[in-house]
Amino acid sequence: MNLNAPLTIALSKGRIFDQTLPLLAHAGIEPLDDPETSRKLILETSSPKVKFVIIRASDVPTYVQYGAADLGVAGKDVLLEHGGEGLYEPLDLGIARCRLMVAGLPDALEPTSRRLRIATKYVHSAERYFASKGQQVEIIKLYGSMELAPLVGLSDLIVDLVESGNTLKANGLVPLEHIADISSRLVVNKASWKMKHEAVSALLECLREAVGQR
Ligand SMILES: Nc1ncnc2c1ncn2[C@@H]1O[C@H](COP(=O)(O)OP(=O)(O)OP(=O)(O)O)[C@@H](O)[C@H]1O
Ligand SMILES: O=P(O)(O)OC[C@H]1O[C@H](OP(=O)(O)OP(=O)(O)O)[C@H](O)[C@@H]1O
Repeated sequence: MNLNAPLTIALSKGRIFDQTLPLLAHAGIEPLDDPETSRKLILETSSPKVKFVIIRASDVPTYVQYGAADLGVAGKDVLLEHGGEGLYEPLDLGIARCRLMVAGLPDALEPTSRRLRIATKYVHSAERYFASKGQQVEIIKLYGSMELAPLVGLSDLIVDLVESGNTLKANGLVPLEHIADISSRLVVNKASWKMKHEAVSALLECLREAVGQR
């Protein structure tokens, strides 16, 4: 692909990188290093105009919002938490699909007069969800391994991602309520969308085609 402006794309290691790669390959963009083995955080690609920056999944919207990257790939879960300020979200890449759910021990929803405690990394989504049901809850912010919280009495429920359900099952938990279907989205910095419109739209169209062909 011939681009008339340099583009920086923010990606996180692991499932997003692995599942975005075939889509970018459709646009003729392939990384020159493997982020799993290289310690480099900026990766050159087969396209001289395109580089990748490798960052934490939850940092992708921030890099793109501030224009440190022109584009990025982020889970809808992460975008819901970030709020989407400064970003366009023009394409659902249909990768890293899972569900944001309320889960807990099988008896967790039995009536109680207590205010329920919810452990989650997804504080805003959880707050919005329970507020929309008119349910007053106490949210406890965690950064990972949410499934542990109900097992050790830290919380009554968790709000977390569920794909196969294996992690819940392995810990004796069950999915209880569905909050949102999640997949990863292409995000674009609003200024880059304007200033680098031709290059951004060329890449966007290639990715749209790659998603359609899958
Ligand atoms: N089990 C899963 N199945 C499918 N998609 C998932 C699953 N877990 C997470 N995802 C999606 O993939 C994205 C990236 O997940 P990943 O595990 O790579 O990062 P993370 O560890 O959640 O993020 P961070 O490093 O910022 O804490 C998530 O934001 C979500 O949209
Ligand atoms: O329903 P399942 O197929 O078991 O997937 C769900 C698990 O996947 C995610 O964690 P992940 O494996 O990404 O680990 P991480 O939170 O440490 O990134 C999520 O936080 C769940 O724990």
